[in-house]
Amino acid sequence: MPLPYVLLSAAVSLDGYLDDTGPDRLLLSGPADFERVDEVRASVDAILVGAGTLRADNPRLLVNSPERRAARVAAGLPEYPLKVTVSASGELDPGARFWHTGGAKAVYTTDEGAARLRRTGLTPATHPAVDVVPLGPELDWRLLLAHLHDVLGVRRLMVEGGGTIHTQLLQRQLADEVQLVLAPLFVGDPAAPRLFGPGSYQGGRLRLVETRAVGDVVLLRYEPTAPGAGGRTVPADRHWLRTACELALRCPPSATAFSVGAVVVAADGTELARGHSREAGDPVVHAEEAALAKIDPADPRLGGATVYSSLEPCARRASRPRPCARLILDAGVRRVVTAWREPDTFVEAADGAGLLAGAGAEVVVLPEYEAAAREPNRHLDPGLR
Ligand SMILES: NC(=O)C1=CN([C@@H]2O[C@H](COP(=O)(O)OP(=O)(O)OC[C@H]3O[C@@H](n4cnc5c(N)ncnc54)[C@H](OP(=O)(O)O)[C@@H]3O)[C@@H](O)[C@H]2O)C=CC1
Ligand SMILES: Nc1c(N[C@@H]2O[C@H](COP(=O)(O)O)[C@@H](O)[C@H]2O)[nH]c(=O)[nH]c1=O
Repeated sequence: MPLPYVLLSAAVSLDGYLDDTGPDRLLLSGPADFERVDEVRASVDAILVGAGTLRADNPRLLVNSPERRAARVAAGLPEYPLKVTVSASGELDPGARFWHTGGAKAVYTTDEGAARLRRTGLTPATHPAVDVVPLGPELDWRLLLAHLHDVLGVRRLMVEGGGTIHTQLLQRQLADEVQLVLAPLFVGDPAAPRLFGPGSYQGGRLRLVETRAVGDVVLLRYEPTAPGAGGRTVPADRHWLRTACELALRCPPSATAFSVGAVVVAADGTELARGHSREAGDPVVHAEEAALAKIDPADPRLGGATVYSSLEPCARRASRPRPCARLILDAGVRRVVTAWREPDTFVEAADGAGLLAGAGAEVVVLPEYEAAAREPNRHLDPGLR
């Protein structure tokens, strides 16, 4: 199920608050950062905020720069990104600025919420640019994101809070990226809203992808790292599979073997090892084999780990007694994500995925990375070109 790229954006005080408890919105960003936010808004297909933020801030959520809006139009995009809000209750003011500025809007709600919105005067006649989308008795984030992607054509989504929404998207592993701005001021009021609430997050550390001073604030960009579970894929799975495909480019070329990259990642997002074909002067070593050899077989994290391999792990091989699918199973790993099913180039009908699945492991194939996995192997077989 393809989902939009989800970018969470927020500014917090040095003591970790999103706002104070006063009636007006607390400006944590400075002028330069609001400019940056405007630039990010101009780069996305849709901007989403929760109903709490609509009620507290009465935001417009526009692209403010006329030049950026003109560039969008010149690129064939709507002048303004779609504005999206989420409300279970449907308790939204039909007079709010959100509805009456910018371009198209959508509100995701429950059946009850949709009925309430109609009762309170938010109807197609009064709000023609607003798409009210009821998602049943309660709201499911995956369904909401799939609807945004498939029906409303959203490929890049900026989420501008508040804390309840950010917390849910991060805890459900639906965020591709967190853009966090740290502002040099204090709120000091425990009744003020915080960015991330209690609950279950990924166990390990997120990946820092950028830090940037923007006036007197600092922008921190992080990506989640923890793999999905079973057949459910998350943004971190795509990152790790991309990494495996990049590792494949490092393989010494061979006319008689594939170039493959592999990474082993624990459930909390910690990288346990990586490897590539023929690494360290071993002319026959496979990527998964090289990576697994670097991990203590007694490492308790192996049972919950995922192996990412640019090519499906091998099922049969002449150069070693155990094929990689067997090595993976023997290591206790029960989840494999791969980009490319093995073609018949060297082994007829090799079915490493079948071997793994037959032994109870989950095998996920992400064909959107197949071209990257094939790239270092183009010389091998006319069928691969
Ligand atoms: N500093 C910053 O960068 C930002 C600060 N803020 C601040 O954050 C505060 C608002 O945050 P918060 O109160 O957490 O509100 P949110 O904006 O996160 O909205 C929460 C509301 O969204 C709806 N909602 C959330 N999850 C679901 C779900 N799973 N199903 C259905 N509806 C859902 C509910 O609406 P309903 O109650 O209608 O059912 C809920 O009350 C404000 O003070 C604002 O100023 C906000 C954005 C950015
Ligand atoms: N206070 C705050 C943010 N708040 C976000 O900006 C929204 C209002 O945008 P607008 O309609 O353009 O005025 C508001 O509802 C909330 O989502 N964002 C930031 O980057 N930094 C900040 O300090």
